Parts: sequence; structure tokens; C-alpha cells
Amino acid sequence: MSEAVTRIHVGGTAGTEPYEVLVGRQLLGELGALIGDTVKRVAVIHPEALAETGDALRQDLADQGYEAVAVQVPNAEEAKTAEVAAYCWKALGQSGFTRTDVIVGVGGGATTDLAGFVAATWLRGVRWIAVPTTVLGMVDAAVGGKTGINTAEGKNLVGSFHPPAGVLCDLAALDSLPVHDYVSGLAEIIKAGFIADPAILDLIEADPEAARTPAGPHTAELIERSIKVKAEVVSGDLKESGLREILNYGHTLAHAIEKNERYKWRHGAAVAVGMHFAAELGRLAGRLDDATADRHRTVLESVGLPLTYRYDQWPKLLETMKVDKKSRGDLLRFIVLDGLAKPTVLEGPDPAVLLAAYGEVAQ
Ligand SMILES: NC(=O)c1ccc[n+]([C@@H]2O[C@H](COP(=O)([O-])OP(=O)(O)OC[C@H]3O[C@@H](n4cnc5c(N)ncnc54)[C@H](O)[C@@H]3O)[C@@H](O)[C@H]2O)c1
Ligand SMILES: O=C(O)C(=O)C[C@@H](O)[C@H](O)[C@H](O)COP(=O)(O)O
Ligand SMILES: [Zn+2]
Repeated sequence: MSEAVTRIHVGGTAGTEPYEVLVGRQLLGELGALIGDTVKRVAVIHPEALAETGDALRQDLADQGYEAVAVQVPNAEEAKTAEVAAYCWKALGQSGFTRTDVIVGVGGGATTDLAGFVAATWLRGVRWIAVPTTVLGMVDAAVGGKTGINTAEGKNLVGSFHPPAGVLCDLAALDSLPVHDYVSGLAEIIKAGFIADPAILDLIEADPEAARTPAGPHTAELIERSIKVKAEVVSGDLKESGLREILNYGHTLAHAIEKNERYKWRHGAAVAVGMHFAAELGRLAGRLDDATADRHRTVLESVGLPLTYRYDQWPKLLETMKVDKKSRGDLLRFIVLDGLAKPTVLEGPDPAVLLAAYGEVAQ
């Protein structure tokens, strides 16, 4: 008997097509139907760590009659560069990839961000399908159509809104994920809890140790709840003209830390520190109650996510935050909470308050 598959609808806005996020096991059988039978070529973009998966997928698609190529890219953030994107464009050009062909991005958020970006830019846009293989990819990166790469000046500074034609979250993929990467993905799940669905926080707090593994009793529920939060937000505001900014909770500082660490920190770890900072900022700005601010520390710490960063780095972090995508001219903007599940924008906070909030998270 096949296991249940959950289907989460993502609405099409800004002239884009709606699509579904499937969560379950053994989902790769769905790939052919998503690709469609009028397609001739498929490029499977995968990281080094998933070389076997990428090749198995390529073979499977070839057996189904597609001209399939596997394009291997570096692991993690090393894939999110202009050079790697150019390498992928070359592979597409050499295999005669046309506007009716399809890209499949298989891997973590870094791989799907790159694959989506390559799809957005090749011939000014071809269809793509995301097969996220990390928690973070499933609950966040693969859903919503933000695609992109990093530059020397900052995180995700080049990119495009280009939603996938479908997302397949095969929970079995999580069994091979190192615990460090599994836990990193919990940061975006906890983010979804604080900005929109506190039941997520209750589930994690009930047994934080169980939340750290794919074998935990609530794995599917945590993933599905987080995807639903993301799906609802991006269905209403694909291009981040307002509501979507709440998904950036904790990210203003997080992206500055990632750049400062030359992208060696996992995104989720940086988001954990960034949310701790945003909670303290909300508290010091008089928006957030003490209990909810403190809850950030306890829940993030309970699953083993970091809370602190180096005090002496503040001037550099502040400089980087100025080019955050939420900034408007010289105005820094942060997502903070007015209370649990009440995200809002804090514009141009007093520099002294910013520094005081950083003092709470700094070592
Ligand atoms: N587009 C968006 O909306 C969005 C949202 C959140 C995060 N992101 C981006 O996602 C990226 C982080 O994604 P991530 O946390 O998935 O990290 P990642 O993609 O860097 O993957 C982490 C590591 O795990 C490996 N890996 C992937 N799947 C595996 C598996 N099943 N088994 C073993 N190893 C596996 C990868 O090759 C990599 O080395 C960041 O670049 C972040 O900016 C994008
Ligand atoms: O989907 C969104 O919107 C988000 O902000 C989700 C974030 O978790 C994600 O890290 C995203 O890539 C950040 O986008 P950016 O526009 O700040 O680069
Ligand atoms: Zn993120």
C-alpha cells in the first residue's frame, strides 16, 4: 500500500501558474507527469553530495524516453555563484536545450536556488521542477519562486522570481542528511512558528530531541505546517511587494553573518542568530513582550541552534545590512514581532537600539 501524499496548493499570482507541493515518500514516480510528455530534454542539476541520486534520476528519465543530462554542481553555497550558473548555461547550450525543455533541481536550498535561477535566465525562462532533499529546501527554499545566486557584496543579490512547475518533497531523502544540516532546517520551521503558526513551536517544545531527527513523530507535520505558511504568503504576494517580507524574519542580520563568514555558515544557523537579534530588537523597540522574546532563546537553543555572534563584527554587519533587499535608500528595515504570530516592519530604528539589541546576542 502506498503511503499518503499531502498536496499543498500554491496560487499563481503576477501572471504565473499555480502549482502543488507534494510531501510524502517514493514521490519520484510523479516526476514524469509533472515534466509532461511533450518535453524532449531534461537537465537534472544536482550537488556533488547527491551524485548517485542525480545519475539515477537521469537514467530513470532516459528510460522514460527523455534526452536527460545530469549537471553536477558544487555542494552548498559554492554552487550559488555566477561561475557555476555560467557552467550550467554551457551545459544547456551544449545539449540544445530549448524553451519547451525542463530543468529539475535536486538538492538542498543552495542547489534549488541555483537551478531555479538557471531556469529563470536560460532563454529568458524555461520550466523547472524542484526536488528538495533537505528540511530547509522542503519547507522554504524550493517553494515560492525566489531564485538566485550570491555576489562578493552579499547574499542572493542577483536573482529572479521564477516559480517552479511543481515541488516534490520525498521525506526519505532526509535520512541521509547530516544532523547539522537537519537542525539548520529547523530554523526556518521555527521562523514559520513565530511569524504565523505557533503550533509548530508547541510541537518542537514538547520534545526538542525528537525534532532533531527525521525519525521524530512530528517530522511530516512540522514540514507540512511550515510549507503551508510559506504557500499562503507567496500565493498572495509572489514579488514581495508587502506581505512576503514577513518570511524574511531574522534574515537581515543572518545574511550579513553569512557574508561575513564567506558563506561557510549554514543559512539556518545564521537565521537562528538573526531571529534572536530580531526578537531583542522587537523587545527593545517596545513591540514584543518579554515572554515571547525569551521563547526565541529557549526554543532555538533546545534544538541546538546557535544564538550568538562576535561583538566586534558589528560595524561590518551593519554595513552589509544596508544593502539588504528590504532597505529603501538609506532606510534600514527589519521584520519584528508585535506579539506571537504578529509580524510587522520596523523602519529606521534608532542606531543605539540596534546596537543594544546586538549587545544581547553578541559574545
Ligand atoms: N529561495 C528561497 O526562498 C530560500 C529560502 C530559504 C533558504 N534559501 C537558500 O537555501 C540555501 C540553504 O539550503 P540548505 O540548508 O538546504 O543547504 P544546502 O543546499 O547548502 O545543503 C546543505 C548540504 O547538504 C547536502 N545535501 C543536500 N541534500 C542532502 C541529502 N539528502 N543527504 C546528504 N546531503 C545532502 C548539500 O549538497 C550540501 O552540502 C541558502 O543558500 C539559502 O539562501 C532560499
Ligand atoms: O521566501 C522568502 O521571501 C524569504 O524571505 C524566505 C527566506 O527564508 C529565504 O532565505 C530567502 O532566500 C531570502 O530572500 P532574500 O530576498 O532576503 O534574499
Ligand atoms: Zn531563509
